[in-house]
Amino acid sequence: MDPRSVARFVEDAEHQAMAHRLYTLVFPMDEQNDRVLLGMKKRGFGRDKLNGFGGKVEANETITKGAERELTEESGLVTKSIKQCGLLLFYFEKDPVAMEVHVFLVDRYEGAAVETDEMRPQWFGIRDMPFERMWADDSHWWPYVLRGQKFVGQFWFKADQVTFTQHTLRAVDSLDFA
Ligand SMILES: COc1nc(N)nc2c1ncn2[C@H]1C[C@H](O)[C@@H](COP(=O)(O)OP(=O)(O)OP(=O)(O)O)O1
Repeated sequence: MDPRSVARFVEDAEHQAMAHRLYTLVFPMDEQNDRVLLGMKKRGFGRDKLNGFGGKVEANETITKGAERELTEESGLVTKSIKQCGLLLFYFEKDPVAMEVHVFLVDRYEGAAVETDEMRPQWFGIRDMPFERMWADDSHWWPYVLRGQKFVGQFWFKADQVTFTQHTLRAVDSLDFA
């Protein structure tokens, strides 16, 4: 089986029939102070929302390398230690392509966060997240991060890209993508 395939985590036929586009989403953690770095997205998809750092995985790179590259491009931080904590699948009404988002935590990095063309970074307490300024799915899976559990979630968003009508979410033992 293709090591990038998510079929072992998501078995429904509707999902299997869809094309996917691969994305990363990276959360730098300050474990000593119980803080996480978010960025206010300044342009493009998710503009004006706070989120982790990430974007499309390029054809010539692994998912993890894509996550490291996006973090540096969008925040200036250089990863020293990165671990995948989640897999999120987003389906948007009337869109035939599913968004497959690989979620990572970075607990060691070099450099200081800087504002870039795409993101304005800001630290938040991990138990005091600004969910009202984030994507609607985030408050559902963030508790898995707090518990140190890996997770797989599916969210079916309306065409408004704001609200979702149904979701699934579960803990998994491992997420072993390249
Ligand atoms: C639908 O719900 C979402 N929730 C969360 N938490 N994050 C999401 C959601 N949908 C998308 N995302 C994340 C996934 C990626 O990290 C970004 C989107 O990536 P983007 O479109 O900015 O990709 P880039 O390659 O950076 O784009 P450019 O072509 O503009 O460079 O949002």
